[in-house]
Amino acid sequence: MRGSVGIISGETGSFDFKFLISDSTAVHRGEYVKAWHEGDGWVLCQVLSIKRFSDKVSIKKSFDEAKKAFEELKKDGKDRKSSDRIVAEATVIGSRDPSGLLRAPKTPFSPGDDVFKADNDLISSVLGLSGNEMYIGLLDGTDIPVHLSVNSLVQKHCSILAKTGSGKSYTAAVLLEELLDRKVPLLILDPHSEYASMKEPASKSADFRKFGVSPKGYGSNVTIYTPANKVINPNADELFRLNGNNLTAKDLTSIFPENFNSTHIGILYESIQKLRAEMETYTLDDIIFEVSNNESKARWNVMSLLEDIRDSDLLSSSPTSLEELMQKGKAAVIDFKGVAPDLQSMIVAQLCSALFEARKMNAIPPGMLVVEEAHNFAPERGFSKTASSEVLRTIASEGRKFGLGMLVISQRPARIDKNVLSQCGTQIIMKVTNPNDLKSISKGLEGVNSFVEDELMRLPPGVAMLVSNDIERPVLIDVRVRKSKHGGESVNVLKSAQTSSPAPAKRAPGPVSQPPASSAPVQAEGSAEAGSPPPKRQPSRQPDRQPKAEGGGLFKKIFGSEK
Ligand SMILES: Nc1ncnc2c1ncn2[C@@H]1O[C@H](COP(=O)(O)OP(=O)(O)OP(=O)(O)O)[C@@H](O)[C@H]1O
Repeated sequence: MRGSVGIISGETGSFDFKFLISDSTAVHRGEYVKAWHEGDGWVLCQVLSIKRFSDKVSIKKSFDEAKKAFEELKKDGKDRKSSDRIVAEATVIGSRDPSGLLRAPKTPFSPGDDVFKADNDLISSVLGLSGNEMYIGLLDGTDIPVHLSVNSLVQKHCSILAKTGSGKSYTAAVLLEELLDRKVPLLILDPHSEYASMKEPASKSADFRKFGVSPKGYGSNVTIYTPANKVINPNADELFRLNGNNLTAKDLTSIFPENFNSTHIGILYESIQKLRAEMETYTLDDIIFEVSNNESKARWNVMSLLEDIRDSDLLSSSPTSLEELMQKGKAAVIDFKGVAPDLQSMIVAQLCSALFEARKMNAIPPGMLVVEEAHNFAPERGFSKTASSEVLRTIASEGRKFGLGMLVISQRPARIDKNVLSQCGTQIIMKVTNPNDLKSISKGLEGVNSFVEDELMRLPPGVAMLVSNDIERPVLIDVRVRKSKHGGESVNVLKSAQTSSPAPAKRAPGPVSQPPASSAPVQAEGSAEAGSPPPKRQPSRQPDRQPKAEGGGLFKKIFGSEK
């Protein structure tokens, strides 16, 4: 029949069948085809594998026999290949019934019936690729656009998993552009300074025509915050600061738990109790003063630790507010450049706890938290322990009730907390080759078989497997080109080695700006409730400045260099 690519052959079922094809280029692995079913009409199917057999040049023959058979075919002027059998294996996806539900046939397909290439409308409607808002790319090998739903992506979380250099942050930025275009507030935890480039439009390329998008910069929508300072991170727009007022002993010791022993905690506790009895609002300087009055010799160590925390400038009486960070149509990027891993984790713990609490109280709008390098912030038990694990687990399991979504990005799926990963309703998986990572991905995905694992090992950059509640089956997508500039380019080592070194950058004097004070500061855990900040005031007492036990050690630990 015209347009037929093959004939259903041999034993058939209602879930799969094989079909013979005459031309090996007629269909390819992964392609969508359709077959007529007497009960269900046109049914969408997908080619799982294609195999080619030759009875004349068979592996059951010896090398000499096979060679002879081949030579004879050539002598007779016959094309050796014309006698080959090419057999494709198809899996049945189904068809939409009049009420829009996906149905799978209940009786086998008929041997001898033709198989055709599936048309775009059938593929799109059966798989459920259209009808949603977020345009993320084209179904691989076709020009069919793939859309995801904002609600389902944000409420039910999303993960992007792939080995390094496979396009995770590129794909994440595509999702973030779509969310920003729809005014969803974004809070991005960015350990490698990859998202600042979203401010600028991408340079024009042929891909823009292919995907039907145009370059766009998000300059006025993206703000870069640094927990360090503007000398360490000159690209930052604002300083990120945690609330330093009315801190409890628990708040302070949670910053670096391993540095405070029980004697230190006792001194802190006693000093803070005294302050609370006397003052409505106290600062870190007040605590240091009170500790200096303690009679224990251990006070010098406690003071030194507290002075290091104070000197890091991370705690402030004018903290960064959550309302400032979570605004409709805006992305706040916490750029961790120059911040040591321990401190990153502590900041994520404090910030995300405050974020979750504020969202529960409806003090900020619903939005998305983006966690890059998630294996470092929410590691699987047994790999490592971090301050941020618990709150990220809580957001993963309870965030959807409060409209706080998580986009989890990692190159080591096997090392992320399974409680976090298993909550992601949308999974975007790019090339993965590590056997442990492959195993952990396929364990967490429904309906994923060894075919999918093989596929994941061979994906080219920019192609992703998408598993989503919105889409009936895992599909391969060609992720659309970014509208904004990509910031995760690899360093060209050879080029860099062969060009002359730039002059060292001049040091800027101190922090350049202070973040504005506002009504919902990011509170250190356990301190006053988010949404009602303590009034700002100058420290009432100045502690005696004693020589530090190890001058500036913690500051170096935090930021890796002097201010
Ligand atoms: N959809 C795409 N279209 C075009 N190019 C892409 C696409 N995805 C990725 N790339 C290219 O692949 C390169 C690597 O992508 P990306 O930086 O996102 O990888 P990554 O997985 O985040 O890497 P890392 O783990 O090192 O951060 C990019 O420089 C980009 O040019």
